Amino acid sequence: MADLTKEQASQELDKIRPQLNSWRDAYYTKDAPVVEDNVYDKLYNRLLEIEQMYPELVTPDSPSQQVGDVTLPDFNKVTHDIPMLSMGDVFSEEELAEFNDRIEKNVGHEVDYNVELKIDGLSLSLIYENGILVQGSTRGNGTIGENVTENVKTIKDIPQKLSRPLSIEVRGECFMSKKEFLRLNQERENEGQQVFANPRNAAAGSLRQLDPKVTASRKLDTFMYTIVTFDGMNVTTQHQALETLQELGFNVNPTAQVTTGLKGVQNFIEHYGEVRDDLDYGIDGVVLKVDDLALQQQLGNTVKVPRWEIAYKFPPEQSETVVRDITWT
Ligand SMILES: NC(=O)c1c(N)nc(OC2CCCC2)nc1O[C@@H]1CCC[C@@H]1O
Repeated sequence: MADLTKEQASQELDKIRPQLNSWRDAYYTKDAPVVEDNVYDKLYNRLLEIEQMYPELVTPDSPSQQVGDVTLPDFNKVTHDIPMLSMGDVFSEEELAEFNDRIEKNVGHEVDYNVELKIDGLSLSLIYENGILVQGSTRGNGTIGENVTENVKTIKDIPQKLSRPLSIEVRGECFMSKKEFLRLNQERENEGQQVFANPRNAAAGSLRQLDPKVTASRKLDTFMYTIVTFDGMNVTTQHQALETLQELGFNVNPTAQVTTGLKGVQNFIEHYGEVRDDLDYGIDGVVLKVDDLALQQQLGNTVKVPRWEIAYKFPPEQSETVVRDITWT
């Protein structure tokens, strides 16, 4: 990055911060984005870059100091004992290679990755006690989320009772299929209501409903991808975790693959980049996770994201309702 004086950096941050915060509020609080994710991501990465150069310029209201969506005042709040982290984004093969190099340097050898589609929905935590669903919640800011238990009970692919009396927490993505999105928007248009900008906002607006009957009237789906607490289960890799989630009755995306190092990752990215529009659910990238769970623990997390996984982001799908690109002067 061209060397920026502290004064120039401060001036640029004074412009970027409010812009990102207003975009974020529109995205999280009103479930109505005004810019494409990649526009937000690009500016957010610029902010991180400058804050890395001048840490003394980081302010409490900087978007880098908040994680995830704002919790609406009228939901009961829940605390995530284990924070629901976000993940770092990369946008090129080179950056993927840099991520892989960092991992290999850290552990001293090549690692297996579990490669998953990055579902474009909203994160969901489910807690079961003795096999019974007792709590569903959104990610919120990563530590405090919204209690959406009654709404979650209306989602058909979420088991209310597990096949075994386990006390576990699992996490995944709640999404709305493109088919349901079109049906719902047609219904809303017929009723003269505002339509949703995209399936992710429709899912968020449907899950974060105060009236469970409204949620029940929308067809929401899930793909679960993390077992947070194992209750004695002998699972040692992310891939096994997905298989276990499936055995327990959860809906799991069937495309995940284990690769050795980056071999095969590019093919996976290219393939799903090509078939993306034909999928009935939105994806905005591919997630690489170190497959070995012990290695994940060894690598640990930064304040906001795990060191053991990365999201490779696709360019946005065509959509006419939001700003596609902005040249930041
Ligand atoms: N959207 C996804 O499909 C997805 C995924 N397949 N796997 C993960 O792994 C978690 C584990 C620890 C931190 C991220 N996260 C995902 O989505 C994240 C959750 C929060 C922000 C992203 O949407």
